[in-house]
Amino acid sequence: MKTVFSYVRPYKWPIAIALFLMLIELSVELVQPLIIAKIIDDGIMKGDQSVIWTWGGVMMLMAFVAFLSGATNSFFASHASQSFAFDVRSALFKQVQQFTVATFTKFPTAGLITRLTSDVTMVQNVLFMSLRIMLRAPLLVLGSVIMAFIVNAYLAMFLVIGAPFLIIFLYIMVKKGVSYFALVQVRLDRVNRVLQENLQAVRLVKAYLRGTFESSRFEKVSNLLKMDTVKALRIMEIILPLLLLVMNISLLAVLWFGAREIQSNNAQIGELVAIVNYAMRMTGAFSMFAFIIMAFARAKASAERMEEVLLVNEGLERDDESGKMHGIIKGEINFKNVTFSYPNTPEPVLQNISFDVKSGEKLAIMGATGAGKSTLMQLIPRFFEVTSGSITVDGKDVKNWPLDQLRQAIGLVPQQSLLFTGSIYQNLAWGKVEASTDELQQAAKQAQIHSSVEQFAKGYDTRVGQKGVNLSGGQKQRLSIARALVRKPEILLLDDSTSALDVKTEASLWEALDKEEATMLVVTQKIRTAKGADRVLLLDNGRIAAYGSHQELIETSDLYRQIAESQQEQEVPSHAPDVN
Ligand SMILES: Nc1ncnc2c1ncn2[C@@H]1O[C@H](COP(=O)(O)OP(=O)(O)OP(=O)(O)O)[C@@H](O)[C@H]1O
Repeated sequence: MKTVFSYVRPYKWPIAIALFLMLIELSVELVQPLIIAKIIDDGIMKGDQSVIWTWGGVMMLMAFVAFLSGATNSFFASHASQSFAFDVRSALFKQVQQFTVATFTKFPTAGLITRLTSDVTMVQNVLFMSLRIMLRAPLLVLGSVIMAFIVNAYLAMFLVIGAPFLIIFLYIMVKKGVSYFALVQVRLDRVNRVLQENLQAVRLVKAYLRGTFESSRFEKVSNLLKMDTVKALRIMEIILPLLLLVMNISLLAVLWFGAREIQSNNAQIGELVAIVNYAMRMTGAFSMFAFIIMAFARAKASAERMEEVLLVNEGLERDDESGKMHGIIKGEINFKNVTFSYPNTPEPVLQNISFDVKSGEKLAIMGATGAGKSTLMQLIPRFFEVTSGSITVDGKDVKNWPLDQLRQAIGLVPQQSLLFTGSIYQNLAWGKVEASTDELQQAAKQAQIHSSVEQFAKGYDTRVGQKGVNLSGGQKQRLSIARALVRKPEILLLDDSTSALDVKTEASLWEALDKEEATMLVVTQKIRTAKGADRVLLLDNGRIAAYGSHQELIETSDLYRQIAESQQEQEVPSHAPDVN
């Protein structure tokens, strides 16, 4: 909680002003019964009109001051709470940006979204309400007791007789409330996750006619959220009437003993009215307690969830050399006895992998699905650290290159083409913000997408929908390649990025890419692509099955030869009509 509350500190002055104004409002509220008592005892009972007019005027004036204080308090309270929420949300976002890829597996996406939205809003609301009304309720109870003792100590005693019960009830409410509401937020995470998965796979859901199944899946998690929220609220619903019961018994005692005191001339009617007034205000404040405690319990649970993210320390990308440059990266890559296991998975996915790729060379990586090809690629930009062995770029361990410089030198085209909402221009410039129009178009030409883009009505200004929904698979792949090429990377990592291209386009693409000076690592299933590489690395179940030029592997590797032969049979005869 300390970390989250440190974000409140910059707003200590607006908070102090808001609290001060709230105290003015509270003082007015506490003094009012005293004035009413005075009007009754010295004005009405004695028939003195001037007392009624004078103190009535004072009451009006005080009400006006309370109104002004309340309005100004709202201004400062919303400034402080909104600014706090903005700061903490930004801090959470920055922290998440620094997560290693491995840390993301510990914090599922839907959970992170809830933490950055619903959880932050929850704490923000409680901060606002605390400055507006929440702190007023306990202070009103305390102030009423003190004022009641000033008016008539004997009668006031009956107001505090139930205090031990009240404290016990409140304690139970807080304790149970926090744990129940923590569970409610977890349920909300689940609802978000199911919703997110469903929306992302909307076409699949329709194609597989899984709408009913998905609806029932959503209903199930939504129902769990409902049941746990009801459970959390129930504790409040039981305790609130108990609180009010204790207060009403106290009130009855005050009326009973008050009447006797008036009869025996030990108290005046105005005093009794004042104490009853304080008792009523206390009851009102207590009835707000359920709501306040519920909100606090919820905010505490939310603050703890935000704190979990803010306190991640081990799972952050560490780069002591951040912002520095260590010479120029030429792009020579060397794997030496690299073994790698994913976090939480003991079995290694890659074992004893060694190979060299000289600067400007092209290495084709082949192997069955799940052989570890994508994993191998991801180790170069350090999405994960090797378990043992080493990876060097230009002879220097990747761990020793400044992370920014290393990644700046890499153009990564992942297996799944991910595009962002925005124009085609914006998507290409994502690879290099300062790229000129010429550079962007040059990259698009190399990636064989320029002419397709030109055919769109709005050309490069065509808007790409979320994740590129309005583009074909092949268009997305080529745009992803262009985005990487814009960077003019020294190392180009292509993870099966041409699978959706037709033979002719793919051939033109490779022809254009071969003119690039970049070192290329190309995951491919196609012998045709491997043939054009300087060397081929054939993976089998995380181990190297064969390594050498295409010709060498044809001669030495049975597995490679089998793949080549199987693909030869499927090759399109050269006289076949051009499908394009
Ligand atoms: N984040 C992860 N956590 C744990 N295991 C993983 C993770 N990602 C992949 N794996 C496992 O690592 C192995 C290699 O996966 P990888 O994606 O590298 O294979 P691949 O050769 O690229 O396969 P494909 O050709 O199907 O893309 C698989 O057995 C996979 O289940």
